Amino acid sequence: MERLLHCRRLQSRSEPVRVWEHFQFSMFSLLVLMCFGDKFHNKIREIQDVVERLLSKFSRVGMESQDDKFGSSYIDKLLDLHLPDDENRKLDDDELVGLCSEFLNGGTHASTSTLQWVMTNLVKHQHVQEKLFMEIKRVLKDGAELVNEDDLQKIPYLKAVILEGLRKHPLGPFLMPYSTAEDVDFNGCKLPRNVTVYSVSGDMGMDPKVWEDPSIFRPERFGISHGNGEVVDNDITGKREIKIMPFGAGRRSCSGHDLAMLHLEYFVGNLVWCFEWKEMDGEAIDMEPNYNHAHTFFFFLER
Ligand code: HEM
Repeated sequence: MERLLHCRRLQSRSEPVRVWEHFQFSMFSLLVLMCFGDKFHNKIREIQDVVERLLSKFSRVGMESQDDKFGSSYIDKLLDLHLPDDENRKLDDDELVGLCSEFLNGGTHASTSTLQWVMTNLVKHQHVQEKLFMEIKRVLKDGAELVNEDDLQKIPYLKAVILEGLRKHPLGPFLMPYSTAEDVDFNGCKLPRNVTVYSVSGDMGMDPKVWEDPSIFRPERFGISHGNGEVVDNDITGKREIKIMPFGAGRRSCSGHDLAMLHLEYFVGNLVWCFEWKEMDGEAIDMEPNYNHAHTFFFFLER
């Protein structure tokens, strides 16, 4: 939330803000907090700059000896972990560094990129932003400054907005490449052992046979149903059916899926609740999928 307050101060200077850097820093800060607890809260910028070097020199002893107001962090859990299939041994330093690095780097880029696409669409489609604001207003108590975690599940339209962002703007055209450990018959297609398989999943959300008017940003397609305001999930994890797979599918799908959805709902909810987001005069927003959408300027007004 520190970053939102920072945005309020920036806004008072009436200057455009390059939001990407703020989104990225906020997301990274949150993941550092979850990963290491609050011991490094005033050093996050340094960690961001030297994350790989810091992780490779990471000292367990120093971490274990300090108090942590944040409670149990990811690294605490990893340090406590015993691997039952491997003589109950603990993780070694290389494994710890690999897991923390994956957590910080994977989580930051993916969530920031999605956050930026969602905000870009809210700027482009003001009626969606307005509807989302009114939905948040309906749920929040009078005078509430922020959207809290408990409020999120009462705002189904917020989740629908994020899902629509993920449908239109997947992280990339492919999922991770996998290799076959043995000969496989995949729906009649014979794959020999030791071949690399790429899943081309990026276009699924734009398939007109599955999605009506796929190029239109319309969160309502993740519709409110059952008359109780609940959003139909459309099963983006692929457990029932597969219509899009922004987090992959199956055993190796994104292990940060629930966390990412929570972070995105929390960030988008608060950004829309606190500020009104607008396109800059003379700065057309680039909607092309270049998978490196780092230069967008938005204009926002404090609500
Ligand atoms: C909007 C945000 C995110 C998106 C769209 C996303 C998407 C993905 C995708 C497509 C994969 C590959 C799945 C496959 O190949 O089948 C993946 C893997 C992974 N993601 Fe995410 N991710 C997001 C956020 C996060 C976050 C916040 C974390 C953790 C903090 C995370 C941790 C991981 C890990 C550890 C893997 C590897 C899983 C494995 O190989 O078993 N992701 N993610």
